[in-house]
Amino acid sequence: MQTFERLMDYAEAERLVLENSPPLPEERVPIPEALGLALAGDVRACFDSPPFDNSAVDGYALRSADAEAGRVFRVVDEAPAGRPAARGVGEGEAVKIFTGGVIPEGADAVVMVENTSGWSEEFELKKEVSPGQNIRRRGEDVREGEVILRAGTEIGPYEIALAAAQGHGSLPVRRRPQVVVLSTGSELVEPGTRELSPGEIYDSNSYALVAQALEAGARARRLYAASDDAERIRAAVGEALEDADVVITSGGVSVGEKDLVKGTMQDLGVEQVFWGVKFKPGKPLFFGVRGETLVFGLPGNPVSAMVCFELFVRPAIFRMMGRVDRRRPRVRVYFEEDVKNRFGRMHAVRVTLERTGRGWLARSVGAQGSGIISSLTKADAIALIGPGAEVRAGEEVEAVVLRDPERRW
Ligand SMILES: Nc1nc2c(c(=O)[nH]1)N[C@H]1C(S)=C(S)[C@@H](COP(=O)(O)OP(=O)(O)OC[C@H]3O[C@@H](n4cnc5c(N)ncnc54)[C@H](O)[C@@H]3O)O[C@H]1N2
Ligand code: MOO
Repeated sequence: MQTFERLMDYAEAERLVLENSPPLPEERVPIPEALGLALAGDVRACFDSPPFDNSAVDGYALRSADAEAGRVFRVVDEAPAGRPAARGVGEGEAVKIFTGGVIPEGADAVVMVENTSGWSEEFELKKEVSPGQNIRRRGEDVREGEVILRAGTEIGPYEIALAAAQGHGSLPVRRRPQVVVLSTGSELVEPGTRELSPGEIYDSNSYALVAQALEAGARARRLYAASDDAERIRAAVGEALEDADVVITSGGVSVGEKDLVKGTMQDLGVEQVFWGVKFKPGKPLFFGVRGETLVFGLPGNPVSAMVCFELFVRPAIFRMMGRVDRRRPRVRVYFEEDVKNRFGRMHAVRVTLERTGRGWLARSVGAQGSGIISSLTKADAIALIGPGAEVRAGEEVEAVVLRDPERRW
């Protein structure tokens, strides 16, 4: 009988996963496709932005020195956005200008049209104007040569805007890892296909894991559910290994007679990095590598599979994508009462979070069993309670935030 030789500490297991997850090769993609990817290199500004002094309002560009209230100005030209005026302004002169228009030679301020007698060939100033008023300066956003986006940053809409403003049509990124998910278990039935017979359950893990991988930014596909049969599992894992950067299996990784996954992986040349972690839920977690491919054998219990994804697989995906942030956001949380972890393993407790005067208050969502899928639909976060720890009421522990705690329905 196979059994765990040694359970690995949670932190060591996480470190080993990260160590074995090298960033994927660099490539350039058109900016719209860069959304959600991480920058593979720093991006510098090629020029000052904005590239020229321009007007922040619709009105008249003029010399502030002339601009006492009541004075009448003569309009000598106009400067809509995209078409600079052909001439500058002298004393008592103005150029009609629109938002984004180039500030003409000689002008050092813009008066909003509302502060004049209106649009015409001559206008009276209603309010005095100070130097620099309503002018957006060249380079006030970014300066030529400055690093505007750092390698490893996740590219979102704002990063795309800054890159586009600098004329970049494409960006250097690391590609999304291809994840292949496979569940094992003779009891599994595909949801939506038929009613359950006695002893059967629907396969939820492979769907959950594909969704988690997609949410983490990977490309992901579900293979199928393989029954607990050595040949079937070998064929399925073999197929998964063909084109994946990350293979994820669920089930069959503990110490039962039908737990065939670990042996099969080893037969297929997957080198074990660890098997067994001091972590609950997820003690039998298997992690191995074959060449460049990472292989995670997640436990079959649905909560164990999903929580292990959050804490071990997601960091690997982020690292392969070259992201600087390797994890979900973490916050310090406290409980209202003493919490004792009776287990010799780090306990990942599903909690709701509430913001109070003293920080984030965590409350258990209720039953914490490894099969209680609804514990995750109710949870805002996963609080991490160390092996054997006795956490006093009010004492803080770390929690992994799963969703905005202030969303409520
Ligand atoms: N003697 C021992 N038994 C167990 C140990 C142990 O140390 N000694 N560890 C327990 C722990 S902890 C876990 S976690 C589970 C993990 O076992 P497996 O990875 O081998 O998972 P299975 O036995 O195949 O399945 C467990 C459970 O999950 C259900 N399941 C499986 N696949 C799916 C799926 N795709 N969708 C939904 N549900 C699934 C399955 O029906 C079982 O109920 O082992 C403990 N046992
Ligand atoms: O660790 Mo198992 O994952 O308790 O359920």
